[in-house]
Amino acid sequence: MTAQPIDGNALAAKLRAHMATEVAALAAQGHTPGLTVLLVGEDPASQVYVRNKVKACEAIGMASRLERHPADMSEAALLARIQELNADPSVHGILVQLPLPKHLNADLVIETIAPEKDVDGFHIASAGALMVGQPGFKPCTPYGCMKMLEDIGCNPRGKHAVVIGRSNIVGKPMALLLLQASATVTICHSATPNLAELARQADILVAAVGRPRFVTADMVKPGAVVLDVGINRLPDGKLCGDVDFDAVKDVAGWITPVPGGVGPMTITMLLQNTLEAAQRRAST
Ligand SMILES: Nc1nc2c(c(=O)[nH]1)N[C@@H](CN(C=O)c1ccc(C(=O)N[C@@H](CCC(=O)O)C(=O)O)cc1)CN2
Ligand SMILES: [Mg+2]
Repeated sequence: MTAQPIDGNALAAKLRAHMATEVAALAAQGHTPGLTVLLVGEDPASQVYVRNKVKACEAIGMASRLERHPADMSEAALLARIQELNADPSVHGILVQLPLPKHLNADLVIETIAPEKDVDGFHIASAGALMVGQPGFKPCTPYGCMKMLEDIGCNPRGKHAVVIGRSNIVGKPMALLLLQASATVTICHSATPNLAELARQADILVAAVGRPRFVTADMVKPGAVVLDVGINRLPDGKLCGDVDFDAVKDVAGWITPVPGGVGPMTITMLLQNTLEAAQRRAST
């Protein structure tokens, strides 16, 4: 079998074109959606990601602002800035790029963002809403994965989904979204003794481990949908995912490449959340 690739760039372009029409409609009513991105420090990858976020906003007509702060910014100053943005009605979404410098408490920083502006979906209120199935912002990467499943016509209902990884921003919310869509969900992690055996049972396999080419062909059920969330930089500078793409593509039914798979969907769902934040405010 040769898997069909799931093209994240193409799906992202389709969704963004649709969002642009909704942004224009809101703007016409005087509610142009606005995102503020806070970057603390000079992490090279983060600089690329925040620039891409701002450009993506502008491309669909949203207002966006990138605030760069020095790596030694105090926690008190960052929290005070977030509180100002919470009170600013022109700002619908606030995003603090991660990772933060070590002296800053990322949990405290995220909890300071007003939940109605938490377009990353990382606030404890957003996590709680997802847990109990109430409306709230979904973390962008798992939300993007769900959109990819929908786009290829894969309904998780009744399927066995295996998520490898248990981070708060990908693994856990991914498992909850799949559960909400009526999949039977298994979460595997570094202490799972029979990880390969469980992975082989997956109709939907999500790799979010942060280890290059961790998922090998023998860990994949023939015909499975394989979503690769990993973004690993190799010593030669090339990017690779958590899945051994060249080998797994001969076993899987569908597979996301890296780059060009889940990554572009992360930023797309950030736009979607920002649009939703503005729509909610416009209707109150
Ligand atoms: N506040 C946040 N911080 C971080 C998040 C996040 O969602 N919110 N996620 C990651 C980084 N990230 C967005 O911030 C991100 C990473 C990668 C991509 C992407 O599109 N990758 C491309 C390849 C890009 C390249 O060539 O380097 C791809 O996969 O095709 C989008 C977003 C951590 N921090
Ligand atoms: Mg820290």
